[in-house]
Amino acid sequence: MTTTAEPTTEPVTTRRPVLTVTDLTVVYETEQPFTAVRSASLQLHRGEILGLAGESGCGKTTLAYAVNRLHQPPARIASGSVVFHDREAGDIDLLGLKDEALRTFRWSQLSMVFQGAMNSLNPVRTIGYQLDDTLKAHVPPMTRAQRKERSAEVLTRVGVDPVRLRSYPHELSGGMRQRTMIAMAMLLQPQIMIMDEPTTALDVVVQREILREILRLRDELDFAVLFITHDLPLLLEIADRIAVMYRGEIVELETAQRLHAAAQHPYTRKLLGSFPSLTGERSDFVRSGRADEGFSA
Ligand SMILES: Nc1ncnc2c1ncn2[C@@H]1O[C@H](COP(=O)(O)OP(=O)(O)OP(=O)(O)O)[C@@H](O)[C@H]1O
Repeated sequence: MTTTAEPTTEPVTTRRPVLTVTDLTVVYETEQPFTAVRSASLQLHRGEILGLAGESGCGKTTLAYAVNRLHQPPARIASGSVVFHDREAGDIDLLGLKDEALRTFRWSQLSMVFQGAMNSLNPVRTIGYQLDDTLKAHVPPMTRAQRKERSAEVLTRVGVDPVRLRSYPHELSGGMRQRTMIAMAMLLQPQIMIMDEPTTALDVVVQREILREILRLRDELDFAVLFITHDLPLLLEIADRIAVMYRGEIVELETAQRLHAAAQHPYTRKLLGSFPSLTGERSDFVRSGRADEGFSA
């Protein structure tokens, strides 16, 4: 996959960090307590797409929810720290944020596109109403005209015609609904977006289009993305670095290029081996995108 944006030659890990997760452990306090995330550490840099890969049930979603403090009982953060390095306000301890501060932080600084998010639009409200409502709640000083302009702008950015502001969710295709959710997540210009299998439910062509859009927007707006998926070939194409999770632990964290060329952990090698397109002659194909170009750590 190629992108229209100019590739950057600066290694992502030399950029300033925007999020640091250190030794995060999350336990489900069920009858038999279960440690779903064990001592996970990672750092996300400005403008970076960090992939989080691993088989179903390895703890990816639990980790993402805990970072955003969206986890619910029986999940409990047993130990560790999550620090957001705000562009203006400096370091913020996310695990220490109280309710109001946490609400403000979510969406405006860190937004999330959930698995199957396209089904979470309100069916009885227009797209325009839902975008407007979010702006009203988070940016009260904005006028109605400014909100409308901003809503039209984000839709345009994700490739949806702003006439769709007047549409109801059922009038849009699955791809358009998913783009709308990405627009919603971008609405307040967050510094971080967490995307949990954002395109898995879509057909391959639409998936590609949306991914290309995400790369282009990242290059243009410089937000960082934590991109969660079990689809390793896809991450090799779009991610700068990839963290591989296995049974709750991050067992490897490398640039996409190095991971593909010389995976260290046996599980990563097994994962790579389970995608025939990564091991045969066609393997050049998957490394032909931006992620291939000049960002050795
Ligand atoms: N509410 C819960 N109570 C107990 N255990 C849970 C709960 N939710 C998840 N788990 C367990 O935690 C582990 C990690 O689940 P999680 O959903 O984070 O994995 P995942 O890697 O995101 O999987 P998938 O790719 O299928 O979404 C799994 O073993 C799961 O069974």
